[in-house]
Amino acid sequence: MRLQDVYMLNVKGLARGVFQRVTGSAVTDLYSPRRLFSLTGDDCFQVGKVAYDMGDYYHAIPWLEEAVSLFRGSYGEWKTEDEASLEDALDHLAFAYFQAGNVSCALSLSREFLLYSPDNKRMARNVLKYERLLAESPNQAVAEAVIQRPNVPHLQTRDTYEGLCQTLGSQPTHYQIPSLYCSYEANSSPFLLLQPIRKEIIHREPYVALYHDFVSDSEAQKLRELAEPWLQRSVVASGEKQLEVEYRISKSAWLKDTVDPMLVTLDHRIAALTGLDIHPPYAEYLQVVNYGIGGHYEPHFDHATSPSSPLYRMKSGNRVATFMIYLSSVEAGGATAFIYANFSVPVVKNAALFWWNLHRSGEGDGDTLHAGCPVLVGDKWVANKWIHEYGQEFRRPCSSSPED
Ligand SMILES: O=C(O)CCC(=O)C(=O)O
Ligand SMILES: [Fe+2]
Repeated sequence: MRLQDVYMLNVKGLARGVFQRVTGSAVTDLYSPRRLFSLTGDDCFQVGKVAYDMGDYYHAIPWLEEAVSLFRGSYGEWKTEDEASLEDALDHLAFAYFQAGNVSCALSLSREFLLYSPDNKRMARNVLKYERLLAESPNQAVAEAVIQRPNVPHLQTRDTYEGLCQTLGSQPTHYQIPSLYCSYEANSSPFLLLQPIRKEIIHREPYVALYHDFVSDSEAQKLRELAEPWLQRSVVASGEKQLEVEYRISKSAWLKDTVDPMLVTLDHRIAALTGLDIHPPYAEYLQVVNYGIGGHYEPHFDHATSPSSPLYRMKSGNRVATFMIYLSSVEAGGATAFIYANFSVPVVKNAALFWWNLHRSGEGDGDTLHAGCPVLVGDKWVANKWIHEYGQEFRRPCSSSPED
Protein backbone atom coordinates (compact mmCIF):
# COMPACT_ATOMS: atom_id res chain seq x y z
CA MET A 1 0.00 0.00 0.00
CA ARG A 2 2.97 2.28 0.58
CA LEU A 3 4.16 1.49 -2.93
CA GLN A 4 0.70 2.16 -4.27
CA ASP A 5 0.64 5.60 -2.64
CA VAL A 6 4.18 6.76 -3.30
CA TYR A 7 4.23 5.61 -6.93
CA MET A 8 0.53 6.33 -7.63
CA LEU A 9 -0.03 2.78 -8.82
CA ASN A 10 -3.54 1.68 -9.57
CA VAL A 11 -4.91 -1.50 -8.11
CA LYS A 12 -6.35 -2.82 -11.38
CA GLY A 13 -2.91 -2.65 -12.96
CA LEU A 14 -1.15 -4.17 -9.95
CA ALA A 15 -3.61 -7.06 -9.98
CA ARG A 16 -2.71 -7.71 -13.61
CA GLY A 17 1.01 -7.52 -12.75
CA VAL A 18 1.76 -4.16 -14.37
CA PHE A 19 3.31 -1.23 -12.52
CA GLN A 20 1.74 1.89 -13.95
CA ARG A 21 1.56 5.37 -12.56
CA VAL A 22 -1.79 6.86 -13.35
CA THR A 23 -2.31 10.63 -13.10
CA GLY A 24 -5.50 11.83 -14.72
CA SER A 25 -5.42 10.36 -18.20
CA ALA A 26 -1.61 9.95 -18.30
CA VAL A 27 -0.28 6.43 -17.77
CA THR A 28 3.46 5.82 -17.27
CA ASP A 29 5.09 2.42 -16.92
CA LEU A 30 7.28 2.47 -13.82
CA TYR A 31 8.44 -1.06 -14.43
CA SER A 32 7.85 -3.45 -17.30
CA PRO A 33 8.10 -7.02 -16.10
CA ARG A 34 9.21 -9.57 -18.66
CA ARG A 35 6.33 -11.81 -17.64
CA LEU A 36 3.02 -10.76 -16.20
CA PHE A 37 2.04 -12.42 -12.94
CA SER A 38 -1.59 -11.72 -12.14
CA LEU A 39 -3.10 -11.71 -8.70
CA THR A 40 -6.13 -13.86 -7.92
CA GLY A 41 -9.31 -12.73 -6.22
CA ASP A 42 -7.98 -14.35 -3.06
CA ASP A 43 -4.66 -12.44 -3.30
CA CYS A 44 -6.50 -9.13 -3.65
CA PHE A 45 -8.80 -10.06 -0.79
CA GLN A 46 -5.80 -10.72 1.49
CA VAL A 47 -4.30 -7.30 0.73
CA GLY A 48 -7.65 -5.57 1.20
CA LYS A 49 -8.20 -7.41 4.47
CA VAL A 50 -4.93 -6.08 5.94
CA ALA A 51 -6.15 -2.52 5.33
CA TYR A 52 -9.69 -3.40 6.44
CA ASP A 53 -8.45 -4.81 9.76
CA MET A 54 -6.62 -1.54 10.42
CA GLY A 55 -9.76 0.47 9.69
CA ASP A 56 -8.01 1.86 6.60
CA TYR A 57 -10.96 1.87 4.18
CA TYR A 58 -9.12 4.16 1.76
CA HIS A 59 -6.90 1.24 0.79
CA ALA A 60 -9.32 -1.57 1.63
CA ILE A 61 -12.01 -0.51 -0.84
CA PRO A 62 -10.08 -0.68 -4.15
CA TRP A 63 -8.47 -4.02 -3.20
CA LEU A 64 -11.75 -5.55 -2.10
CA GLU A 65 -13.42 -4.16 -5.26
CA GLU A 66 -10.81 -5.97 -7.30
CA ALA A 67 -11.29 -9.13 -5.24
CA VAL A 68 -15.06 -9.00 -5.79
CA SER A 69 -14.66 -8.46 -9.51
CA LEU A 70 -12.14 -11.33 -9.88
CA PHE A 71 -14.24 -13.68 -7.74
CA ARG A 72 -17.33 -12.79 -9.78
CA GLY A 73 -15.42 -13.61 -12.97
CA SER A 74 -14.33 -17.01 -11.70
CA TYR A 75 -17.45 -17.94 -9.77
CA GLY A 76 -17.94 -21.68 -9.54
CA GLU A 77 -14.26 -22.43 -10.00
CA TRP A 78 -12.57 -23.54 -6.82
CA LYS A 79 -8.86 -23.40 -6.09
CA THR A 80 -7.44 -25.38 -3.18
CA GLU A 81 -5.23 -22.49 -2.07
CA ASP A 82 -8.11 -19.99 -1.82
CA GLU A 83 -8.94 -18.99 1.72
CA ALA A 84 -11.63 -16.50 0.85
CA SER A 85 -14.68 -16.52 -1.41
CA LEU A 86 -16.91 -14.07 -3.26
CA GLU A 87 -19.16 -13.93 -0.20
CA ASP A 88 -16.21 -12.96 2.06
CA ALA A 89 -15.18 -10.22 -0.34
CA LEU A 90 -18.76 -8.88 -0.69
CA ASP A 91 -19.20 -8.94 3.08
CA HIS A 92 -16.01 -6.97 3.76
CA LEU A 93 -16.51 -4.56 0.89
CA ALA A 94 -20.09 -3.79 1.93
CA PHE A 95 -19.00 -2.98 5.46
CA ALA A 96 -16.02 -0.92 4.24
CA TYR A 97 -18.38 1.16 2.08
CA PHE A 98 -20.76 1.59 4.98
CA GLN A 99 -17.91 2.77 7.22
CA ALA A 100 -16.79 5.15 4.51
CA GLY A 101 -20.30 6.65 4.38
CA ASN A 102 -21.44 5.11 1.09
CA VAL A 103 -24.65 3.41 2.19
CA SER A 104 -26.04 2.75 -1.28
CA CYS A 105 -22.97 0.72 -2.30
CA ALA A 106 -23.11 -1.08 1.03
CA LEU A 107 -26.74 -1.94 0.33
CA SER A 108 -26.31 -3.29 -3.18
CA LEU A 109 -23.29 -5.42 -2.19
CA SER A 110 -25.17 -6.80 0.80
CA ARG A 111 -28.11 -7.72 -1.45
CA GLU A 112 -25.73 -9.47 -3.80
CA PHE A 113 -24.29 -11.37 -0.83
CA LEU A 114 -27.80 -12.59 0.09
CA LEU A 115 -28.21 -14.05 -3.39
CA TYR A 116 -25.46 -16.52 -2.51
CA SER A 117 -26.21 -16.96 1.21
CA PRO A 118 -29.91 -16.18 1.62
CA ASP A 119 -30.01 -17.56 5.19
CA ASN A 120 -27.43 -15.18 6.63
CA LYS A 121 -29.32 -13.32 9.36
CA ARG A 122 -26.61 -10.76 10.06
CA MET A 123 -26.57 -9.69 6.43
CA ALA A 124 -30.38 -9.57 6.27
CA ARG A 125 -30.34 -7.23 9.28
CA ASN A 126 -27.70 -5.07 7.59
CA VAL A 127 -29.83 -4.82 4.46
CA LEU A 128 -32.80 -3.62 6.54
CA LYS A 129 -30.58 -1.13 8.36
CA TYR A 130 -29.14 0.28 5.12
CA GLU A 131 -32.63 0.51 3.57
CA ARG A 132 -33.88 2.42 6.60
CA LEU A 133 -30.89 4.77 6.56
CA LEU A 134 -31.45 5.52 2.90
CA ALA A 135 -35.15 6.09 3.41
CA GLU A 136 -34.42 8.48 6.30
CA SER A 137 -31.88 10.54 4.40
CA PRO A 138 -32.08 9.75 0.69
CA ASN A 139 -29.14 11.98 -0.16
CA GLN A 140 -26.91 9.32 1.43
CA ALA A 141 -27.46 7.50 -1.81
CA VAL A 142 -25.41 10.05 -3.69
CA ALA A 143 -23.11 11.09 -0.84
CA GLU A 144 -19.82 9.76 -2.15
CA ALA A 145 -17.76 10.47 0.94
CA VAL A 146 -14.16 11.28 0.03
CA ILE A 147 -12.04 9.04 2.22
CA GLN A 148 -8.78 10.53 3.40
CA ARG A 149 -5.56 8.64 2.84
CA PRO A 150 -4.34 7.61 6.31
CA ASN A 151 -1.03 8.60 7.96
CA VAL A 152 -0.36 11.63 5.83
CA PRO A 153 -0.20 14.66 8.06
CA HIS A 154 3.19 14.16 9.71
CA LEU A 155 5.16 14.65 6.54
CA GLN A 156 4.94 18.18 5.14
CA THR A 157 7.34 17.35 2.36
CA ARG A 158 5.24 14.36 1.25
CA ASP A 159 4.25 15.69 -2.16
CA THR A 160 7.77 16.72 -3.17
CA TYR A 161 9.20 13.49 -1.82
CA GLU A 162 6.74 11.31 -3.70
CA GLY A 163 7.13 13.35 -6.87
CA LEU A 164 10.91 12.85 -6.71
CA CYS A 165 10.49 9.11 -6.08
CA GLN A 166 8.14 8.75 -9.04
CA THR A 167 10.74 10.03 -11.49
CA LEU A 168 12.94 7.08 -10.37
CA GLY A 169 15.91 9.47 -10.39
CA SER A 170 15.81 12.91 -12.00
CA GLN A 171 16.38 13.02 -15.70
CA PRO A 172 19.77 14.34 -16.76
CA THR A 173 18.55 17.83 -17.65
CA HIS A 174 21.68 19.51 -16.37
CA TYR A 175 24.08 19.11 -19.28
CA GLN A 176 23.72 22.82 -20.07
CA ILE A 177 24.72 23.92 -16.58
CA PRO A 178 28.50 24.57 -16.65
CA SER A 179 29.02 24.03 -12.92
CA LEU A 180 27.71 20.46 -13.21
CA TYR A 181 30.29 18.42 -15.08
CA CYS A 182 32.07 15.08 -15.12
CA SER A 183 35.77 14.58 -14.55
CA TYR A 184 38.37 12.01 -13.64
CA GLU A 185 39.18 12.50 -9.99
CA ALA A 186 42.57 11.56 -8.54
CA ASN A 187 42.52 14.30 -5.91
CA SER A 188 46.34 14.48 -6.19
CA SER A 189 46.55 11.20 -4.34
CA PRO A 190 49.13 8.56 -5.31
CA PHE A 191 46.44 5.95 -4.60
CA LEU A 192 44.27 7.22 -7.42
CA LEU A 193 46.90 8.46 -9.84
CA LEU A 194 46.81 5.38 -12.06
CA GLN A 195 43.14 4.69 -11.48
CA PRO A 196 41.24 7.95 -11.19
CA ILE A 197 37.55 7.75 -10.41
CA ARG A 198 34.84 9.14 -12.67
CA LYS A 199 33.12 11.93 -10.81
CA GLU A 200 29.78 13.42 -11.77
CA ILE A 201 28.82 16.60 -9.96
CA ILE A 202 25.09 16.28 -9.46
CA HIS A 203 24.35 19.44 -7.53
CA ARG A 204 25.94 22.54 -6.00
CA GLU A 205 24.58 23.93 -2.74
CA PRO A 206 24.29 21.44 -1.33
CA TYR A 207 27.28 19.87 -3.01
CA VAL A 208 26.44 16.32 -4.13
CA ALA A 209 28.76 14.20 -6.29
CA LEU A 210 28.41 10.70 -7.68
CA TYR A 211 31.60 8.63 -8.09
CA HIS A 212 31.00 5.97 -10.70
CA ASP A 213 32.47 2.46 -10.23
CA PHE A 214 33.80 3.35 -6.83
CA VAL A 215 33.72 -0.37 -5.98
CA SER A 216 33.91 -3.43 -8.23
CA ASP A 217 31.17 -6.03 -8.56
CA SER A 218 33.15 -8.46 -6.42
CA GLU A 219 33.79 -5.86 -3.69
CA ALA A 220 30.08 -5.01 -3.60
CA GLN A 221 29.19 -8.68 -3.37
CA LYS A 222 31.76 -9.27 -0.62
CA LEU A 223 30.39 -6.36 1.44
CA ARG A 224 26.85 -7.74 1.14
CA GLU A 225 28.07 -11.19 2.18
CA LEU A 226 30.08 -9.87 5.14
CA ALA A 227 27.08 -7.94 6.42
CA GLU A 228 24.38 -10.55 5.79
CA PRO A 229 24.77 -12.61 9.01
CA TRP A 230 24.70 -9.47 11.16
CA LEU A 231 21.72 -7.68 9.62
CA GLN A 232 19.16 -6.37 12.08
CA ARG A 233 16.19 -4.02 11.78
CA SER A 234 17.58 -0.50 11.35
CA VAL A 235 17.06 2.11 14.05
CA VAL A 236 17.22 5.89 14.19
CA ALA A 237 18.44 8.28 16.87
CA SER A 238 15.57 9.85 18.75
CA GLY A 239 16.73 12.09 21.57
CA GLU A 240 19.13 9.90 23.49
CA LYS A 241 17.56 6.63 22.35
CA GLN A 242 17.79 4.41 19.30
CA LEU A 243 14.35 3.44 18.01
CA GLU A 244 12.80 1.23 15.34
CA VAL A 245 10.47 3.49 13.37
CA GLU A 246 8.04 3.17 10.47
CA TYR A 247 9.85 5.89 8.55
CA ARG A 248 13.02 3.82 8.26
CA ILE A 249 12.37 0.28 7.10
CA SER A 250 15.51 -1.71 6.32
CA LYS A 251 18.03 -4.00 7.93
CA SER A 252 21.58 -2.94 8.64
CA ALA A 253 24.89 -4.06 10.08
CA TRP A 254 28.08 -2.25 11.12
CA LEU A 255 31.33 -3.62 9.72
CA LYS A 256 34.54 -2.89 11.61
CA ASP A 257 37.79 -2.61 9.68
CA THR A 258 39.05 -5.75 11.45
CA VAL A 259 36.34 -7.87 9.80
CA ASP A 260 38.19 -8.11 6.49
CA PRO A 261 41.26 -6.45 4.91
CA MET A 262 39.04 -5.24 2.09
CA LEU A 263 37.47 -2.73 4.48
CA VAL A 264 40.87 -1.16 5.05
CA THR A 265 41.41 -0.91 1.30
CA LEU A 266 38.03 0.79 0.94
CA ASP A 267 38.84 3.23 3.73
CA HIS A 268 42.04 4.18 1.94
CA ARG A 269 40.07 4.77 -1.24
CA ILE A 270 37.44 6.91 0.50
CA ALA A 271 40.13 8.93 2.29
CA ALA A 272 42.10 9.43 -0.92
CA LEU A 273 39.05 10.52 -2.86
CA THR A 274 37.52 12.85 -0.29
CA GLY A 275 40.79 14.08 1.20
CA LEU A 276 39.25 13.56 4.65
CA ASP A 277 40.60 11.76 7.70
CA ILE A 278 38.43 8.74 8.33
CA HIS A 279 40.52 7.01 11.00
CA PRO A 280 38.52 6.23 14.15
CA PRO A 281 37.01 8.24 15.79
CA TYR A 282 36.80 10.66 12.86
CA ALA A 283 34.41 8.38 10.99
CA GLU A 284 31.96 5.66 11.93
CA TYR A 285 32.30 2.02 10.94
CA LEU A 286 30.83 1.12 7.57
CA GLN A 287 27.07 0.62 7.84
CA VAL A 288 25.68 -1.84 5.28
CA VAL A 289 21.95 -1.43 4.69
CA ASN A 290 19.50 -3.75 2.94
CA TYR A 291 16.03 -2.66 1.80
CA GLY A 292 13.47 -5.23 0.66
CA ILE A 293 10.36 -4.48 -1.35
CA GLY A 294 8.63 -1.49 0.23
CA GLY A 295 11.75 -0.71 2.33
CA HIS A 296 12.45 3.02 2.58
CA TYR A 297 13.92 5.86 4.59
CA GLU A 298 11.65 8.86 4.63
CA PRO A 299 13.09 12.42 4.53
CA HIS A 300 15.70 12.96 7.24
CA PHE A 301 19.07 14.51 7.98
CA ASP A 302 22.17 12.42 8.52
CA HIS A 303 23.66 14.97 10.92
CA ALA A 304 22.44 15.44 14.46
CA THR A 305 19.96 18.26 14.90
CA SER A 306 19.83 18.00 18.69
CA PRO A 307 22.77 18.34 21.11
CA SER A 308 21.59 15.24 23.00
CA SER A 309 21.98 12.98 19.93
CA PRO A 310 23.86 9.72 20.56
CA LEU A 311 26.06 10.71 17.60
CA TYR A 312 28.02 13.00 19.90
CA ARG A 313 29.05 10.07 22.08
CA MET A 314 31.90 9.51 19.65
CA LYS A 315 33.29 12.86 20.83
CA SER A 316 34.30 13.77 17.30
CA GLY A 317 31.58 16.32 16.53
CA ASN A 318 28.70 16.07 14.12
CA ARG A 319 28.53 14.13 10.81
CA VAL A 320 30.16 16.53 8.41
CA ALA A 321 29.77 14.36 5.31
CA THR A 322 28.09 11.22 4.01
CA PHE A 323 29.75 8.77 1.64
CA MET A 324 27.13 6.26 0.48
CA ILE A 325 27.97 3.36 -1.85
CA TYR A 326 25.27 1.60 -3.88
CA LEU A 327 26.07 -2.11 -3.50
CA SER A 328 23.33 -3.35 -5.82
CA SER A 329 21.02 -2.22 -8.55
CA VAL A 330 17.24 -2.32 -8.18
CA GLU A 331 14.64 -3.14 -10.82
CA ALA A 332 12.45 -0.16 -9.89
CA GLY A 333 12.20 2.46 -7.15
CA GLY A 334 14.76 3.06 -4.42
CA ALA A 335 16.12 6.39 -5.71
CA THR A 336 17.83 8.75 -3.26
CA ALA A 337 15.75 11.93 -3.18
CA PHE A 338 16.98 15.35 -2.02
CA ILE A 339 13.76 17.05 -1.06
CA TYR A 340 14.58 20.76 -0.78
CA ALA A 341 17.26 20.61 -3.46
CA ASN A 342 14.57 18.98 -5.65
CA PHE A 343 16.40 16.15 -7.40
CA SER A 344 16.74 12.42 -7.04
CA VAL A 345 19.59 10.07 -7.82
CA PRO A 346 18.75 6.65 -9.27
CA VAL A 347 20.44 3.61 -7.79
CA VAL A 348 23.66 3.21 -9.80
CA LYS A 349 25.32 -0.06 -8.83
CA ASN A 350 28.92 0.33 -7.56
CA ALA A 351 28.71 4.14 -7.55
CA ALA A 352 29.16 6.23 -4.41
CA LEU A 353 27.25 9.37 -3.54
CA PHE A 354 29.03 12.05 -1.52
CA TRP A 355 27.60 15.14 0.13
CA TRP A 356 28.39 17.61 2.89
CA ASN A 357 25.82 17.65 5.69
CA LEU A 358 27.25 20.69 7.47
CA HIS A 359 28.18 24.17 6.34
CA ARG A 360 31.77 25.20 6.95
CA SER A 361 30.49 27.11 9.99
CA GLY A 362 29.52 23.79 11.56
CA GLU A 363 25.80 24.53 11.20
CA GLY A 364 23.66 21.75 9.72
CA ASP A 365 22.77 22.38 6.08
CA GLY A 366 18.97 22.25 6.01
CA ASP A 367 19.03 21.75 2.24
CA THR A 368 20.47 18.25 2.65
CA LEU A 369 17.10 16.80 3.69
CA HIS A 370 17.05 13.49 1.80
CA ALA A 371 15.33 10.12 1.62
CA GLY A 372 15.66 6.58 0.30
CA CYS A 373 12.53 6.00 -1.82
CA PRO A 374 10.65 2.73 -1.33
CA VAL A 375 11.96 -0.20 -3.34
CA LEU A 376 9.27 -1.07 -5.89
CA VAL A 377 10.86 -4.16 -7.42
CA GLY A 378 14.16 -5.73 -6.39
CA ASP A 379 16.52 -5.70 -3.46
CA LYS A 380 18.56 -2.59 -2.59
CA TRP A 381 21.86 -2.53 -0.75
CA VAL A 382 23.88 0.53 0.24
CA ALA A 383 26.85 1.16 2.52
CA ASN A 384 27.22 4.38 4.52
CA LYS A 385 30.45 5.91 5.75
CA TRP A 386 29.67 8.87 7.96
CA ILE A 387 32.56 11.24 8.40
CA HIS A 388 32.75 13.52 11.44
CA GLU A 389 33.84 17.13 11.91
CA TYR A 390 36.91 16.53 14.04
CA GLY A 391 40.02 15.52 12.15
CA GLN A 392 39.00 17.60 9.13
CA GLU A 393 40.06 21.00 10.53
CA PHE A 394 42.86 21.42 7.99
CA ARG A 395 41.16 19.39 5.27
CA ARG A 396 37.92 21.34 5.18
CA PRO A 397 38.74 24.58 6.95
CA CYS A 398 35.87 26.35 8.60
CA SER A 399 34.39 29.65 7.58
CA SER A 400 32.18 32.08 9.38
CA SER A 401 30.04 32.73 6.31
CA PRO A 402 26.73 30.90 6.76
CA GLU A 403 26.56 30.13 3.03
CA ASP A 404 29.87 28.24 2.75
O1 LIG B 1 19.04 4.53 0.77
C1 LIG B 1 19.21 5.67 0.38
O2 LIG B 1 19.14 5.98 -0.80
C2 LIG B 1 19.48 6.75 1.39
C3 LIG B 1 19.93 6.18 2.70
C4 LIG B 1 20.13 7.20 3.74
O3 LIG B 1 19.84 8.34 3.57
C5 LIG B 1 20.72 6.82 5.03
O4 LIG B 1 20.97 5.63 5.26
O5 LIG B 1 20.94 7.71 5.85
FE1 LIG C 1 20.55 9.58 5.12
